[in-house]
Amino acid sequence: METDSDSDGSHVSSTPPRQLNPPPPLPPPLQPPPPPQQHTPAAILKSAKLEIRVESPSLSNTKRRSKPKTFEPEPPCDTRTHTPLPTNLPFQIRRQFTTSPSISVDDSLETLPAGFFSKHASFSKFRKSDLNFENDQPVPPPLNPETAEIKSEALKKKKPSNPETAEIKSESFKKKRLPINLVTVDAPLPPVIVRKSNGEGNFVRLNLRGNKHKFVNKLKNTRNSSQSYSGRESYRSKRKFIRNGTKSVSNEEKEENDLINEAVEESQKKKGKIGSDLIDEAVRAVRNEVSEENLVSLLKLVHGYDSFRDGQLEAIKLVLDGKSTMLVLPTGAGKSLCYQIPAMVLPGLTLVVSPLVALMIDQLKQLPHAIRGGLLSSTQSPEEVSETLRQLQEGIIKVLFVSPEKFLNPDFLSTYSANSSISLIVVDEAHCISEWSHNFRPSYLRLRASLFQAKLNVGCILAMTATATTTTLHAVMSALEIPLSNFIQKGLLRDNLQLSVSLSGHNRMKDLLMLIKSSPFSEVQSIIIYCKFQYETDQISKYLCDYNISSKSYHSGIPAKDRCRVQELFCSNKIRVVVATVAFGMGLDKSDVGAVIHYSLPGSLEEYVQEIGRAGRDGRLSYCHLFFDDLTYFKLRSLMHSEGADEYAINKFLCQVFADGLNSRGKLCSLVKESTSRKFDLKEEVMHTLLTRLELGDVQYLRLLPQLNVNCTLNFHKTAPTLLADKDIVVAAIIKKSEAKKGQYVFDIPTVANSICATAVDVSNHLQNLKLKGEVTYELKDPAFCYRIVEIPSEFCSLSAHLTKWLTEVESCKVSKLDTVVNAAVVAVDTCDKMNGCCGAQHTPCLQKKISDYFKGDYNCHVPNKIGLNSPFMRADIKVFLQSNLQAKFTPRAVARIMHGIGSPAFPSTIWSKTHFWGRYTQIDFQAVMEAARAELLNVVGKEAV
Ligand SMILES: Nc1ncnc2c1ncn2[C@@H]1O[C@H](COP(=O)(O)OP(=O)(O)OP(=O)(O)O)[C@@H](O)[C@H]1O
Repeated sequence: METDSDSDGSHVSSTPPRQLNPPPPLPPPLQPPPPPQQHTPAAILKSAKLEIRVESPSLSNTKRRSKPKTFEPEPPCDTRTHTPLPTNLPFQIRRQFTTSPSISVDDSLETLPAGFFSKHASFSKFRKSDLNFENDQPVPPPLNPETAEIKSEALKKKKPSNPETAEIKSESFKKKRLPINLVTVDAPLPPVIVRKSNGEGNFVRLNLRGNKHKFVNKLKNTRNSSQSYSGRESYRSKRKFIRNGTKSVSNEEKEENDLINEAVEESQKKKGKIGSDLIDEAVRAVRNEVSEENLVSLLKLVHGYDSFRDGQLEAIKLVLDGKSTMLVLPTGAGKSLCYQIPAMVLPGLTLVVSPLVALMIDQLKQLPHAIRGGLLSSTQSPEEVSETLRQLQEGIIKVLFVSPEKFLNPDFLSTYSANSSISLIVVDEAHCISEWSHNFRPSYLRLRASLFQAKLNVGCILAMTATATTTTLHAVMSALEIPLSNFIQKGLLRDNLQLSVSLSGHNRMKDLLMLIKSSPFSEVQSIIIYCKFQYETDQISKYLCDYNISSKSYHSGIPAKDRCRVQELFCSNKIRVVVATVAFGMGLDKSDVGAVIHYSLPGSLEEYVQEIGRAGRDGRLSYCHLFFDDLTYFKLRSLMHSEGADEYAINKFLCQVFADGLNSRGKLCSLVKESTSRKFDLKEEVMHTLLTRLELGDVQYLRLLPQLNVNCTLNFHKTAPTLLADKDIVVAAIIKKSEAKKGQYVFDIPTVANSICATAVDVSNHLQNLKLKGEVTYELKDPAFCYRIVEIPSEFCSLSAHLTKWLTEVESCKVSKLDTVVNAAVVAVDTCDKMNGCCGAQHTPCLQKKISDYFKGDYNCHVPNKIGLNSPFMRADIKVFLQSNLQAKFTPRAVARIMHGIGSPAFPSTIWSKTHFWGRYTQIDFQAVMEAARAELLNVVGKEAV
C-alpha cells in the first residue's frame, strides 16, 4: 500500500538522489515522446545530476578552538464540471501524433544541463584577500588518488580516534560550556487571528505505510540521473508493488526498521538505571507545585543539568499549566527538554509529531533514562506495531514519536481516542505547517487544534521551531490556536558563531580547499560542508580525501545504514568532514562541530540559520562560511519555479478530480499519480498540495483517504470464481467490474468498493484474507491519491483562479527567500563599510543584522539582483525552438522551464535536456521567459491557423 511519508529528509532536498549506476535501457514509452530537434550537434548537452542545501557567528567571550591534533495569455478556463476541455488551445502547437505522447515522468529538480557550470561560468571576481584568513597556506598538488587513498587510510589508522578520548574531550567541553547568548528578534508580533477551522472530518486516512517520500526520493534518483524509464520500473517493482497481496519490503525499509528497533531497544534498556524512587519523588513534587525549585531538582536528576536555559522554564511551566505554547529557540538551544520534562509530569502520553524518521530515531535515542519512548513507523512489521500499541495501552511508553501522516490516519486516531489518554501533543519543526515557511509539507497542513480537540480530546499543544518568520509564526499559531500570550522566542543565532562570506571564483572546489587549509578552519576538528546537489557531495568529499582531509559524503541517495555509519564516524571524530545535502544535520547532536561551510547557497535565510546552528553547540567559538556565486544562484532560482502551475492546468486537474459531476458526491475516487502528473504536467507533490487544499480550504470539497495501489490483477486458485462469488459479495463485485485478461481478472479497487459501498481499504483487506486462505493471488499497481467527494464546486473557473493565485504566491515567496540570501551576501561582500566589527570576509555583525531584520519582516532587498528581464536573442531562440518541435504541445510555462533547464512530468529532463536551448536562459527572470514564450506561441498558433 502506497502511503505518504515517514521519510528521510529528502523532502527538504530540492534535488533527487543521484543514481550512481547506469539504468537499464529505456523501454518504449506508452506513446512516443516528441524528440527535441538538435540544431547544433555540438550543442547537445548532457544532463548533470544535482541535489540541494545550508548556515553563521560573533566572537565575544567565546573560546577559540584549538587546532586538531591529527587531521590536517492563459487559455480560458472551464466553468463547469463537465465542460469539455478545449482542443484547440491557444499556446499549444498541435501534435503530429493522433494520440497524446506519454512522456516519462521526470521532476528533474536536480538535473542541471550538461556543461551547465562551465558553460555559464561568469565569475572571476573571487578575491583571495576577501577571505583574509591567517596562515593562508599554498594548496599542495593533489596526490595521486591511489596514494592518497592509501595515505588517508593510514592517516585514519593513526588518528586519535579513541572514542574514550573523544568522549572525555566533549565532557570537558560540557563542563566549560559558556552561556549561550542569543541574538534576539524582539519585534512584537501582531495579534494572532485564531481562525476556527472546519476541522471536523478533515483528517485523512493516509499513509498506512507512510513511505511516500522515500519513494519519491528514490524515484527522483532514477529520474534525475537522466536515466531510463526502466530504471524506475525496476525500482518500482522492488518497492511500490504489492506482489500477490504481500507487502514487499525493500532493503532500505529493512535497514530503516533495524535502526528504529535499535533505537527502541536502546531506549528501553536505559530505563530504571537511575534511582527511580528519587525521580518519582521529584515528579510528585512538581505535580504538587510547579515551582522553579522543583523543576530544577527534576532536571538535575533526569538530565544532570544544574539550570534551565533561556526559555525552557517558561515553556515548561506554560505546558504544565495546560496552555498551548509556541516555542522558538535557536537550534541546539534545548527545545526537546521542553517536552521531555512535561512528559514525565503529565499523567498521559506525550505525542511528538515529527517530519522525518531519522529525526525521530535521534530524538528517541536522546530521551533521558527515565523516559520510555516509542516510535510508530510505516516500515515496522505488524508485530512490532502491536507491541508498541500494547506498551502504549499499558502506559509504559510516555513519549511516542509519529509522522504527521501516521498521526492523521483514522485507524491511529480511533485507537487513541478509544484507548489512551494523551496529555500533550508536540508539533516539532512546526514551521512545516505554513506554506510561507522554507519547508512546507502538505501533511502538516492537517495539524489543527480543532482536530486534536475533536478526535483526541487534547487541548494542549507545544509547537516548536528554530526558524520561522513572523508570517510563518502567524500561520502556525493560527492553525494550532495558540494565543500570542503563550509565544516564547529567545533568539535566532547563538553569538558563538562567526559568520563569513565570499564570492567564489571559477574554481569553487579550490576555494573551498583553501578555506579549509587556512586558519581558523584549519584548526577545526569537525566540519560540515553543505551542498545543494548530491553529486557535489560525492565529488567534494573525494576531492578533499585526495588532499588528505578525511571526509565522507552524506545524502538521501545513500542507503540508510551507510548514512548512519557516516554519522557515527563523524560523531566519534574518525572523519573530519561530512559533505552533505540538507539530509544531514536534523537531529544531529554533536556538540563540537567547529565549522559549517556552505559550498552552495542556501535556499532561504531560515535554511541558513538552521544549518549553521549545527556548529558550536558546545558554546565555543565556531566558524560558518558561505560561498556564493551567480551561476548557482541562477540555477537555484530556476529550480524555485519547478512547482508552479498554470491556471489552465489546474482547471483541467479540477475537471478530473470532479470528473463524475453531481453523481460523484460521496463517491470514492482515485487519481493514479504518475499518469495524472504527466497528463497535467503537475508534480505529484503539487497535486497532493492541491488536493489537501481542496480538503482543508474554506469549503471542504473532498476528504482525502489513504493512498493506495488501485489497479489489481487477480487469479483464482481454489474455488471457481462464480462459486466463490455466490458466497462472497466482494468477489461477486470483482467479477462484475473486472475485465478478463488471459484468465486473470483486472479491476480498479475504488470501482469495486463503490459498487458495494465499501472503502478501498476494506476491499484490500478482504483480498488479503482471501489470499491467506489460498483462494487468490493478486498484484496491485499504480499508486493513487484516493478521496471521497464532499461538495462539487459550483464552477471551476474561480476555484482554479484562486488555487493558481495561491500557488503563484508560494512560488514567489520561495524566489524572494533565495533573493534575500543572495542580497544579504552581496551586501556584506560589496557594500559593508566594515565599521561595526566586520573584517575581511568575516561579516558577523552585518549578517546577524540582516538575519534578524528578515525574521522580523523588516528586510529590504536594496541591492538589485543580477536576474535580467530580457535578452536580445531570447525571442528568436524560442521561436526556433518551437519551430523545431512542432509536434509537441507546449504551454508558456513548459517552454520557460526548458529554457531554464527544469524538467517537469510532461517534459522530463531525460528527453528535453538534449535540446541545446535547455537551461540557456537561467539568468533571465522566469516570468519574462514565460511572457516571451507566450508571445511566440501565439505567433506560431496564429500562423498555423492561417
Ligand atoms: N538546560 C540545559 N543545560 C545544559 N544542556 C542542555 C540544557 N537543555 C538542553 N541541553 C542540551 O543541549 C543539546 C541540544 O538540545 P536539543 O537537541 O533539545 O536542541 P534543539 O533545540 O532541539 O536543537 P535542534 O533544533 O537542532 O533540534 C542537548 O545535548 C541537550 O541535552
